[in-house]
Amino acid sequence: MTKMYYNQDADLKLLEGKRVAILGYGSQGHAHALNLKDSGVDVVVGLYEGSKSWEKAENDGLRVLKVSDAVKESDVVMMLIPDTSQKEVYERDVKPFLKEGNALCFAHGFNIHFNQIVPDNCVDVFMVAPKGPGHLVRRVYLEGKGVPSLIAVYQDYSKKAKELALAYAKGIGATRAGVIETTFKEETETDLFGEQAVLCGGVTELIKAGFDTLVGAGYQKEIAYFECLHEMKLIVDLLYEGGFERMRYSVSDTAEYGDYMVGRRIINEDTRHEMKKVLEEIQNGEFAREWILENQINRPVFNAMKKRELEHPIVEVGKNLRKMMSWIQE
Ligand SMILES: NC(=O)C1=CN([C@@H]2O[C@H](COP(=O)(O)OP(=O)(O)OC[C@H]3O[C@@H](n4cnc5c(N)ncnc54)[C@H](OP(=O)(O)O)[C@@H]3O)[C@@H](O)[C@H]2O)C=CC1
Ligand SMILES: CC[C@](O)(C(C)=O)C(=O)O
Ligand SMILES: [Mg+2]
Ligand SMILES: [Mg+2]
Repeated sequence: MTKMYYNQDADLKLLEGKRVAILGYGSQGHAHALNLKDSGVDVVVGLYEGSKSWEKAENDGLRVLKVSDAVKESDVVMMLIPDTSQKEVYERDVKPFLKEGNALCFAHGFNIHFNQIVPDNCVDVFMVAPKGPGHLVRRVYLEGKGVPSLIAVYQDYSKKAKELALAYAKGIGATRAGVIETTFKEETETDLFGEQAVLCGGVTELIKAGFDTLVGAGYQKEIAYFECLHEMKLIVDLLYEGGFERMRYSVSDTAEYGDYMVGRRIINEDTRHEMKKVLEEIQNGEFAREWILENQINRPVFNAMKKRELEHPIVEVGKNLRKMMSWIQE
C-alpha cells in the first residue's frame, strides 16, 4: 500500500528561521500564505505592482513585496502564479535572485515537467500540490481539517528537500488529511487528466447534457437546474464522505437500480476510449504544446470558449435560483 504521511511524519521546525515567499495571491496563493502564517511560519507575499490582490493580502495581515524583492529576502519560494506566466516571471524576477541552498517550489508540475522552467542545480526543487481548490485549502484549514496533497522532489541540493516539503505540507494543513510522495511527471499527468476528463470538463459536460436533454424535451429549466446541477453537490458530498457505498445507501433503491443500469450507457466504451486518447495527448506533450502556443497568441480559443459557455441558459437560471438561497456564497 502507498505510504501516507501524516502530522507525526512532518516537522514544522524545519521551517524555523526560514522565510517563505508566496508568489501570487490567488486561489492557492492566499490559502498557502494564510495557512502557513497561522502555523507560525514567516511568510512574505510576492506580487507585481498594480496587482488587484496587493491590498487584499495586506488587509489579511501579510507583508507584500514585488516578486524580485520577496525572492531576495526568502529561503523558500513557492510559485503560485498562473502556470502560463511562471516561465516569464521565473526568468525575470526569480532566477536572478535565488541564492544557493534556497528552495524553489510548485503546486503543480507543468512547467518543470514540460521543461518550461529549467532550475539552476544549486537549489532544492520540490512540489506540494493540494488535491483541491485553494479556497477549500483555506476553508478546511480554518475548520481544523486539511486537503490531501502530493509532494515530489525534483532536485535535492540540501539533502533535506523531502523533509522540507513535508514541513511545508504540514504548514498548509495537508498532513492532517494525508500526503503521498510522487514525481513531477505523475502529478502533472494525473492532475491534467483529472481536471480535463473528470473534475472540470467531464462534470460540466455531463451536467449540461442532462440539462439540455430535459429542457429540450419541454421540462422547466429551473427543475432541470436543480436536478442536474444543484443536487450534484449533495450527491458528491455523500461520495466525499463515504464513497459510492454511502451515496448508494442514501439514495432510493430505484435510484440505485437506475445507477447500475444506465450509468454505463452514458459513460460507455466510446467514452473510456476517448479518455485514453486524452491521457495520451497529455503524456506525449500535445496538450502542453497546444496550451503554451494558445497563450503566446493571447488565448483566442480560450476566450471564445469562455464567452460561449457564459451564454448557455444554465448560467442565467442558476444565477436567479442561487440568489434565493442566501446560505450559498458566491
Ligand atoms: N486553483 C487551484 O486550486 C489549484 C492550482 N494549482 C496550481 O497553483 C498555481 C497557481 O494557480 P492559481 O492559484 O489557480 O492561480 P490564480 O490565477 O488563482 O492566482 C494567480 C495569482 O498570481 C498573481 N500573478 C499573476 N501574474 C503575476 C506576475 N507576473 N507576478 C506576480 N504575480 C502574478 C495574480 O495576481 P492578481 O491577483 O493581480 O490577478 C494572482 O494573485 C498553478 O501552478 C496551478 O496549477 C494547484 C492545485 C489547485
Ligand atoms: C481540478 C482543478 C485543479 O487541478 C485543482 C483545483 O486541483 C486546478 O488546476 O485548479
Ligand atoms: Mg488539481
Ligand atoms: Mg490542475
